Amino acid sequence: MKFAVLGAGSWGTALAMQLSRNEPTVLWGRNKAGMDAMQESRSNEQYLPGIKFPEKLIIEADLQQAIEQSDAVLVVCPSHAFGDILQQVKPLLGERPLAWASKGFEPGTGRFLHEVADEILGDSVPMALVTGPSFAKDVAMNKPTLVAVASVAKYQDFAKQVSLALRSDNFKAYISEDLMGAELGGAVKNVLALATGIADGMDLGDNTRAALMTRGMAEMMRLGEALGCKPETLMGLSGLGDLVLTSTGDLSRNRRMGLALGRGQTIEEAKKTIGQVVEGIGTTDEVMRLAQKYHVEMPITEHVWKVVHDEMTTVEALSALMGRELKPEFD
Ligand SMILES: NC(=O)C1=CN([C@@H]2O[C@H](COP(=O)(O)OP(=O)(O)OC[C@H]3O[C@@H](n4cnc5c(N)ncnc54)[C@H](OP(=O)(O)O)[C@@H]3O)[C@@H](O)[C@H]2O)C=CC1
Ligand SMILES: O=C(CO)COP(=O)(O)O
Repeated sequence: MKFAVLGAGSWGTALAMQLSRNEPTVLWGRNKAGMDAMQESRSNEQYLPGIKFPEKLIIEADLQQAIEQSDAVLVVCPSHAFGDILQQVKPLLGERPLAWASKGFEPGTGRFLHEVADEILGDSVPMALVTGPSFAKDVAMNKPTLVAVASVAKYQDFAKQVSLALRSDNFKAYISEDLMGAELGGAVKNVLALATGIADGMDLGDNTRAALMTRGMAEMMRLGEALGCKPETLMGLSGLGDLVLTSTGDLSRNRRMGLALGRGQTIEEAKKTIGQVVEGIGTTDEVMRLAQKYHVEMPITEHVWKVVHDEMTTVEALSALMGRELKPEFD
């Protein structure tokens, strides 16, 4: 199956490189000059400097051409651009199935990206999500990586095709039928990576990081239960796996944003330094929206929200979390 990967940032480029280790793969990005530069250097110097493309990677700056050359589409844009991109893709898609690898919700509504896709494309288009612990740089450098490919039950055949297309000696994608659970894990972990980053930026130590990851995981599980997600999905690659990666790995943009906030920088200052999408900032609003709608207690998320919205300093947030009423660990 030949894919058109839409989105030539770090993750779109890395996934297109991975697919093109097997079959010819088309990579489309919105910036024509940037695509020309990639074709010239056979690398993405802006997002993955110094890492050469496989021979079978085809660079294409025209969206229609990119899709027409392909059997399936993989969208890898920031979550805030997902709906826009799908609107552009819709008239060009034909019978092709569509996967995505973005992590987050529709801004302003808290809708899952599969809900956005269902509304725009209709549920007769086979769809799947690629998610899990996977830094773009490591995949681009062909380091061993495990992810999950999730779809609803009726589109498991497409999930298997996506998994096979990605498969190589150093890359394996497990199949899952819990699309919502996989989406939830990949989004909530970004908020928790902010929390652990903040703590590390404040130099609070290893105990604090372990506490935030564990109690953060409990928040993810409570929200997942309220939404009807499978607990094992959240304990798997797309939840716990990605939480561990982004709460401890300094390649994580969300963790780096947290580190900057913990050291007293502003969001705008940190965004400039990071220079890439930091999904957790917007996702914090949407996770809070879901927590309120489903009456789920998520104190770590709530305090990240307060820090992000300047309602509390990091020191006040820490003190408020530590001062919470004592209660059983599991209730
Ligand atoms: N990087 C990683 O390791 C991983 C990322 N992800 C997820 O993948 C998604 C994409 O992130 P990533 O590639 O890392 O982000 P980057 O910041 O590396 O790149 C973002 C890309 O999206 C493009 N873009 C930004 N806004 C729009 C828009 N409105 N319409 C169309 N394209 C747009 C940018 O184009 P331009 O350069 O022209 O601004 C750029 O090509 C996110 O949801 C992220 O959470 C998931 C797993 C791993
Ligand atoms: O989702 C990711 C790895 O699985 C990337 O995390 P960041 O967006 O925090 O860099």
